[in-house]
Amino acid sequence: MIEVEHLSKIYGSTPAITDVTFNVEEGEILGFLGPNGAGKTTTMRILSGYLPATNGTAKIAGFDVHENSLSVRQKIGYLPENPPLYPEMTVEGFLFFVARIKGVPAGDRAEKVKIALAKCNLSDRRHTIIRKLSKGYKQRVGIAQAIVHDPPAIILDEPTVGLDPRQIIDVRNLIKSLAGSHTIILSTHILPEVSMTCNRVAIINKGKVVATNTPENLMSQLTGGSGYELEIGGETNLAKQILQQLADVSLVESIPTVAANGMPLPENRACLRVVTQPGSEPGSNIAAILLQADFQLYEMRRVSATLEDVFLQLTTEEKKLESTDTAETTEGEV
Ligand SMILES: Nc1ncnc2c1ncn2[C@@H]1O[C@H](COP(=O)(O)OP(=O)(O)OP(=O)(O)O)[C@@H](O)[C@H]1O
Repeated sequence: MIEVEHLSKIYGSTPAITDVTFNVEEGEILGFLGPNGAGKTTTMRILSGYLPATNGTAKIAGFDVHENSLSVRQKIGYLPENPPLYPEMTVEGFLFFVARIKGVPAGDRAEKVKIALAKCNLSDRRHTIIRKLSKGYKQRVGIAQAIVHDPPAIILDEPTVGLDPRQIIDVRNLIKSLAGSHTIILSTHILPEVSMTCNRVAIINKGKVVATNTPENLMSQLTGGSGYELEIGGETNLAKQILQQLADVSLVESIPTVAANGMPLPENRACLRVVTQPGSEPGSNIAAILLQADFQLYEMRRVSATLEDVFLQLTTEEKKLESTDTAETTEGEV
C-alpha cells in the first residue's frame, strides 16, 4: 500500500533524510521510530505530498506522491504534528468542511462525518466549538479529520504528544481500532507507543533507516539480548564453565549478587546471566546440567531484550552525542 524507495531530502546543504526505503502492507500499522531530529516529520511530509523529496520515490496505493499529489491527498489522511483545526468551527462543521475539500460527494458527507465522529468518540461533542475542547479532544478531532473521507492510508505524526496518560491510552486504542480497514504509518519518539500499537517498526536515526522488522523479531535478533538469570549455590567459576559448554549458550557472566528481596545474597551464592542464541530455549538443559553437577538452583527466570535495548544498540552513537540534551526526556521516550 505504501512503498518508499531511496528517499532523500536535503535542506540547503543539510541532509535531513538519506536513502530511506521501507514499505507498509495493507491493513498494517508501521511505527516510524526515531529520536528528535531523526527525519520523521520530513518523511511524513513527503509521503503526504506536502514536501518534495530531493531524490527517490514514494507511492501510496500505486500513486506517486509527487507526480500525483492531488490523487494522493485524497487517498490519505494526514495528522501533522500540529493539526490544522479551525478553532471557531464546531467539531461537526469542521468535519463537513474537510469532507468537502477531500472530495466526498455531497450526498455522502453526513454519513461519513457521522462514522468519523463515532470512531473517534466525538458524537457527544459534535456541536462543541473546537476552541473549547481539551487537548485530548482536539487530537481526536485531528484524527477524525484524517479519516473522515475513509482513506485507505493514514499518516500520523507524533499523535500522542502533549496528551495526558488517560488521553494517550484513548488515542492509542483509537489508532489500533483503525488498523485492518486502513494502512497506517505512525511516527513517534516514544518506544511504548510502538510496542503497544504497531505490527512493524522502522527505526530511523540521523536520517537513515537502521532497521525494519516486527518489534518481536528486532528484540530476538538483538545480540546478547535474551537468556536467563540464575541464582545458584556452589563454585561460580565451575558453573560458568559447565554452562558455557551448552550449544545454545553464547555467554555466561556474573551479575550483581542481590536477592529478589533486595538484600545481599548469603555467602557461596551467586547470580549469573546466561545469554542464549536467538530463538533457542535451553532453559531445561541449563537447569538439568547444573543440578547434575550438584549445584543448587535457587532461582531461574527468563529475560528478554526490550525494544529499548534494540533502539539503544542501533542508535548508541547518537545517544552519546545527545547525552547533554536528555534532561527533559521522560520514561519511555528516546
Ligand atoms: N525547513 C528546514 N530547514 C532546514 N533544516 C530542517 C528543516 N526542517 C527540518 N530540518 C532538519 O532536518 C532534520 C530532520 O528534521 P525532522 O523535523 O524531519 O526530524 P524529526 O525526526 O521529525 O524530529 P522531531 O521529533 O524533533 O520533530 C533535523 O536536523 C532538522 O533540523
